[in-house]
Amino acid sequence: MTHLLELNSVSKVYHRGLINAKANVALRDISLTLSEDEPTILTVAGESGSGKTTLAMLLLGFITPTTGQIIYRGQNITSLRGKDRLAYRREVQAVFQDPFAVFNPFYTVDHLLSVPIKRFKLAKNKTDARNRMEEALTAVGLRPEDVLGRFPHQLSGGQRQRINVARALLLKPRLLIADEPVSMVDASLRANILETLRNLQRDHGVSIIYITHDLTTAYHIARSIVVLYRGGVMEAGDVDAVIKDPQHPYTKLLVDSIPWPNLNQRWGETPIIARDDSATGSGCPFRSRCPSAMDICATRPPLFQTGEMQAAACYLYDKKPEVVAEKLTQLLPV
Ligand SMILES: Nc1ncnc2c1ncn2[C@@H]1O[C@H](COP(=O)(O)OP(=O)(O)OP(=O)(O)O)[C@@H](O)[C@H]1O
Repeated sequence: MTHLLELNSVSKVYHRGLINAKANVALRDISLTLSEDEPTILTVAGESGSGKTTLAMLLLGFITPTTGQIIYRGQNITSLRGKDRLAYRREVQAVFQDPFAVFNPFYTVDHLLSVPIKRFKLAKNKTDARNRMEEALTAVGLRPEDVLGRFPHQLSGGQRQRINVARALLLKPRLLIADEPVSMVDASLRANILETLRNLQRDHGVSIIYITHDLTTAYHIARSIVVLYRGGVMEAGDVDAVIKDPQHPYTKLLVDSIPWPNLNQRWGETPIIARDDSATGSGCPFRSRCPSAMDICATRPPLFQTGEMQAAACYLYDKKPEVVAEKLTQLLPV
């Protein structure tokens, strides 16, 4: 198996102050690999201060490890120069938390998308550039005619974040570092953006490192997970196994803070009725506007009718059809 990315015992120590400088170990001895042959989504989860952003900065080459190596396609990223460095910059893209901060309010979406096209000389001419923009916007579920020509203030937070993803996609990345990409958009858009990321992995072969403090969303999109605590890896493995059977007390604490829906609870006054088969998985009629099920179902009064709730449950479990079926049987007695 060839590795797209390999972290070998990576540590990062920050020093504060010149005299009697204090050392702050932000990351300690992190090792992980991503396969080149099988694009995947890996979640890096942890509470505030656990070192998630430091890891993102290291992966993007903005800072260098204090010890250890980050190997991208066989090359240590700190020694990349010239063409190789440019290729790394193009192939490893990022989407950050704040979809509002990235945009210059004086430029239209077209400008934002044309900058990487020019910088990396991606298009032969203007028509080619336009086609690439449209293709990238369509891939993230936006209609080009709805967003091209618009200024940032004329777009919703969800649209802006998807434009950020489209911008990354223009460069045909192999690896996307998504640092808390949904924490600043509201719950109803979260599922859409997560779905967009999942499509990138599935349809465009992009590997994604999804960084979050929120295990709920990690469970939605990732196949594997690394749980960070105070800069060290507490637990790692298949996301289902780690979330369903956490071994470390810290992971247990994180898992316990997930607001799981109560399967025995009825939805307001409305008894939950048998589902329609079409309301599961990719055929779900509510899929495009299904919110993050755990956020909505567990914590709010009935905002949605029974059908949507079924769809939410489907969304929640759609990674494994047999689990969807089992949970829905409990949730929706026929
Ligand atoms: N430039 C810096 N100089 C000194 N210490 C830093 C620096 N950046 C981060 N740290 C420290 O390193 C540790 C990890 O920070 P980091 O930002 O990576 O955590 P995080 O998990 O991303 O947190 P959050 O979720 O709050 O963004 C923290 O103790 C932080 O104070």
